[in-house]
Amino acid sequence: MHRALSRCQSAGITSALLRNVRVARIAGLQRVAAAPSTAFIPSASRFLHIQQSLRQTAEATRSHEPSVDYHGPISRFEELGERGMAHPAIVQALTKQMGLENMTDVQAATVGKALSGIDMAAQARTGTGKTLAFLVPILHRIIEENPALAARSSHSPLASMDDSRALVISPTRELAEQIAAEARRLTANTNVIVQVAVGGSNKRAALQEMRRRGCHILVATPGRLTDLLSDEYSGVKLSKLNTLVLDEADRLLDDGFWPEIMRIERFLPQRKERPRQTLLFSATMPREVLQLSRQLLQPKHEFIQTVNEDEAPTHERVPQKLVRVDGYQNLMPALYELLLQGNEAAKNGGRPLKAIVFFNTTAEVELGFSIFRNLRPKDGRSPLAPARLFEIHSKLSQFQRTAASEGFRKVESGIMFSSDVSARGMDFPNVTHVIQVRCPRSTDTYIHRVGRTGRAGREGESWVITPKTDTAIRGTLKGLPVKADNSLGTATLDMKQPAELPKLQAMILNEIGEASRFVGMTQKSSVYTVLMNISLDNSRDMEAGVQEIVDLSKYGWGLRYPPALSRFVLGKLPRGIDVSTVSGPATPRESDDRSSFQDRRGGSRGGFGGRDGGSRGGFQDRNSGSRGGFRDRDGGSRGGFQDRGSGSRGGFRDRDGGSRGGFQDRGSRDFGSAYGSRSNDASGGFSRGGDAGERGSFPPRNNDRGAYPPRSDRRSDGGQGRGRDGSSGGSRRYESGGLF
Ligand SMILES: Nc1ncnc2c1ncn2[C@@H]1O[C@H](COP(=O)(O)OP(=O)(O)OP(=O)(O)O)[C@@H](O)[C@H]1O
Repeated sequence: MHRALSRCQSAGITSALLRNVRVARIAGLQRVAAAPSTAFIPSASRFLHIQQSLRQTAEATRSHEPSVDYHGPISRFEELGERGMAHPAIVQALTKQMGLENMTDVQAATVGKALSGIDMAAQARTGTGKTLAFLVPILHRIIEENPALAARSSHSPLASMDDSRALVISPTRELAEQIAAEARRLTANTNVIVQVAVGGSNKRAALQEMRRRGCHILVATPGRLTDLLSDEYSGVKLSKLNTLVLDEADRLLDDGFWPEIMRIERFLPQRKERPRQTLLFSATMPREVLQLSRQLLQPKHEFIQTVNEDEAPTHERVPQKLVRVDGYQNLMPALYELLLQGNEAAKNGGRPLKAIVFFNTTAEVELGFSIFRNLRPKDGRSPLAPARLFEIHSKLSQFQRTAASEGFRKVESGIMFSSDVSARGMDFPNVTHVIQVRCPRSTDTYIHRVGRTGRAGREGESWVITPKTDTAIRGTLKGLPVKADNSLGTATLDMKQPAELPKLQAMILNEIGEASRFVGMTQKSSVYTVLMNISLDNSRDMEAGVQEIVDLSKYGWGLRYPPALSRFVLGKLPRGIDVSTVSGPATPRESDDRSSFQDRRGGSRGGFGGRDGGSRGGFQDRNSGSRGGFRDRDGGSRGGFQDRGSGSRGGFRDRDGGSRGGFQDRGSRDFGSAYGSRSNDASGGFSRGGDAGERGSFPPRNNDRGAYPPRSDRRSDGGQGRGRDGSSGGSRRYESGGLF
């Protein structure tokens, strides 16, 4: 892969090499003039020169002077060896093992200087190789102090726990693991030991490993590191530390992490006792952060920017699009349409779809993932196959998070539903799409998220899908090359009105509507509360803002009554709003939750469409009188979720029409709704949760009949797929209709 990268780099990155390198003067900083390159050293004398350089630099370190003279800009890794700036072992690892030839802008601008020992804060675009920019100087200093570590040998003395020379702090666990993996690649042919200390992992096992093998480079997250350093029995000491790196420095220096970073700093050796180099890296460096960073950097430090202030901080080769959707209820259909487009493009010779879908909150990630995971299977596979689905957020265990992130890294085609845990630093190969649902929290968040695609010279697309009423988006995207996009048909549909739709749109609305219903109330309720809170905190027109969220519950999730809100949220409601229209009665018991899709009056109701819930289907075929949901214009499918080929009008049918599978027994006389029949005949529709299989169930009992995902998954939230004949019968609070 690296070879491929360096090839594409020659085309893309190298051409831009040094173009925008800029050393800024900020108060108290030195401007460094680019010195001309030193003379080329013939290869025969190179090693001698390096040895001499290493000796000199070791002395220099002892006298607290920079270890290597800055030799001016360099653009190839080979030059580090040719000029005696880095040990041959490092150059060999970079060029031979990792297959890298040319440096990126940020590497060219920082590696030489960092090797000279100065402190620096560096800002460069995402995916341009900042990790190696700090790992190379780290490794050089370690080998410089102990040249015996340069070669891999079983004879070299074992490291001890307090041998750590470099500490790299990362804001997230996954990023720490990724940095450690890159460091291990770089040090593969040396005796330098890399260790990781991250929260959520087994502390005792990590300590045992450190005791057994020792540590030279420690990569850690702030929480676990503080824990280890303040635990006197852990044995972790950083008394020999000579390099401190903060990756994603602006994040680590913001309010959330700053106190912890300061606490960690107090555990490090005093600078006058042991000179230390501090390196701060990020794609974004707000001014306030730079001010704060001075508390960590020596007075004589540099700020290096490889992006001019008048240039966009994102990559030109990543087109950035903004889709304004009609309402919150259009978000998932528009997302589905976009993902289908991506798969279609792959089928027509494009790159396999590999998308990260970012949401602002964990609740939204969970709901989004659940909806897409519950899409009706086609031929026993997800309609988004071959793309595999993943979710990642902070509510998952570390084991699940690592599995998701490793799984997504490896697949050729996949969709990862993610919170901001993977917004920064993560280097997933070949990501084709970054999609942000709703306005990101800040411009910096937007930049980092977009940076998950278009890395190391590759192509990618960026999309933001947000309601048209979102006023914050303009400020967030100000000055960025974002273009409005109107290509998604489902984005602008008025889902509150019945309509006759093109085939694709009808299919999308039906499938998303159906999948949404499979998802339990707990997840919907969390998202409802989150969005209502945001709306009440931010909306200028509060009534309209509140109504938008109520509409989501009604037209997006098909709920007759909105989920219940806490007193805290209700307390924020402006006067004049009828509470009963915004909050359902008390939180449902599980049994209520299960039957949340029942129709109170036994009549089928709205889902998507049916303003008052009384209509018999949202976007139905006007002429046919069908009661099915979103019909396509050609009059193809009649039932909400019925099998296309089937004559039946109701519900899910098994494709092969077997009486055991599918969503409705073929023989059933109920032509009613997908979810619960209109009549009280319990034989059809999405019914019979308790005794599924008697006449029909979905997913089918027998998984090999095409259930997707497996049944256990589907019912994980309490079997909410019960029909109105479900055990608790009668009227239900969270009801919605059956006909779409
Ligand atoms: N000189 C180079 N030539 C080609 N590829 C490189 C080079 N340096 C690094 N890479 C590769 O580029 C990819 C991105 O690197 P890296 O993750 O360090 O980027 P970054 O700048 O830290 O990104 P972010 O801002 O998102 O944290 C990695 O796969 C890395 O191996």
